[in-house]
Amino acid sequence: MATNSSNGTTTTKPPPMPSPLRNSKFFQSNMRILVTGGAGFIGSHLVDKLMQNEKNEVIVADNYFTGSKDNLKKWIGHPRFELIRHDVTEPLLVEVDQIYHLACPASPIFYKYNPVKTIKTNVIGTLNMLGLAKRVGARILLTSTSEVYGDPLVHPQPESYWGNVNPIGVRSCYDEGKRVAETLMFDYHRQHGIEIRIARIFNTYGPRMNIDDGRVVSNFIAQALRGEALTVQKPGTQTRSFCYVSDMVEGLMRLMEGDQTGPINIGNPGEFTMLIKPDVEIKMVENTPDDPKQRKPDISKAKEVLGWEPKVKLREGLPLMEEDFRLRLGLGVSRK
Ligand SMILES: NC(=O)c1ccc[n+]([C@@H]2O[C@H](COP(=O)([O-])OP(=O)(O)OC[C@H]3O[C@@H](n4cnc5c(N)ncnc54)[C@H](O)[C@@H]3O)[C@@H](O)[C@H]2O)c1
Ligand SMILES: O=c1ccn([C@@H]2O[C@H](COP(=O)(O)OP(=O)(O)O[C@H]3OC[C@@H](O)[C@H](O)[C@H]3O)[C@@H](O)[C@H]2O)c(=O)[nH]1
Repeated sequence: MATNSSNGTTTTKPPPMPSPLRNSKFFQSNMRILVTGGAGFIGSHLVDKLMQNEKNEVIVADNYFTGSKDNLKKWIGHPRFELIRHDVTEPLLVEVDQIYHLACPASPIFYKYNPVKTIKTNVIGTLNMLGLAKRVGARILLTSTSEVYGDPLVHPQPESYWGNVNPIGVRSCYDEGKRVAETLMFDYHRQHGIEIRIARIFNTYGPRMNIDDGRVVSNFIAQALRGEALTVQKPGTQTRSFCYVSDMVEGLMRLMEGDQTGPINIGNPGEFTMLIKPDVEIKMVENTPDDPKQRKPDISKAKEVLGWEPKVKLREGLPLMEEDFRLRLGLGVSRK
């Protein structure tokens, strides 16, 4: 109560205003989003897109095995962004509404480097993120892979295909690891009611891939720019379907925001062999065991339930990636 001294009447004084900072905290209903593996290739593009929405607060957890702080440098210090050095094989305690769970090396040379760690990342890492989702009631999206189809006997691959995977091969740490991760997602969904989303990602390419990542698109571009022969792994007639990263990010976000658990294939159905342009020097090299002979997504489900299909053709996406590689290799921009 306060007394008005001029006329002696008593008035009620309003409570003090909260500081402007607190005020904004009270009135903003932000979406808190965790991106594991957010310092990697796809993850950092996803973070860029999520950060465009001013209602989003983004937390990245990454152990920097194949990712880099460099991919996120424009967000470091931003008030809606946090970067944590964290290995998902250890539990993580944060309060979030959504989890995009990408953490896992994706290039065969990296996932085969320490296969036991790759399995731990897929199994224990996914268990930890599901435990977190359960505790805080978050929706969780897993980036699974077309590798769950193994060396497919059905072509193109629909989500209903159970795959043809070698359980004891050198790729199994990744392929079977992701299959167990999918199983865990569905068991947490059925047993604990967790809201899950599973994307089966097909080969994705674009700027920011590690220059020496070892995957075919990054290898071929780096080799061409360095004037080296392109290493085609035998027989070269094996096929893949390549999706540009902006299309991939759009597909992942639609899946997260939609009401379907998946699994849903997200990829570009354009199918290519490794035997490219005959005017470029090619070196045929030995292949690695269990390399899938053919791969192409059936994206009918993504079209139907997400209203999604890729927009960027390989011939449009490759030059964008080439520009990025040129800059990072210190070659300057092309005059094309
Ligand atoms: N790019 C593709 O073609 C493709 C295809 C299918 C599936 N995927 C999946 O998409 C996700 C991202 O792939 P990408 O191409 O961006 O690969 P990437 O290797 O560039 O990114 C993976 C990120 O995860 C981090 N990471 C790895 N192990 C971790 C751990 N134990 N704890 C915390 N962080 C860890 C890495 O440091 C890196 O930043 C992966 O789950 C991958 O399996 C990718
Ligand atoms: O220099 C190279 C590299 C690769 N290749 C061939 O290119 C094809 C694609 O190989 P990549 O290493 O790019 O990727 P893969 O398709 O084998 O695996 C990828 O699939 C989907 C994701 O889960 C992962 O990103 C990764 O496992 C393979 O047939 C491989 O033999 C070459 O011919 N030359």
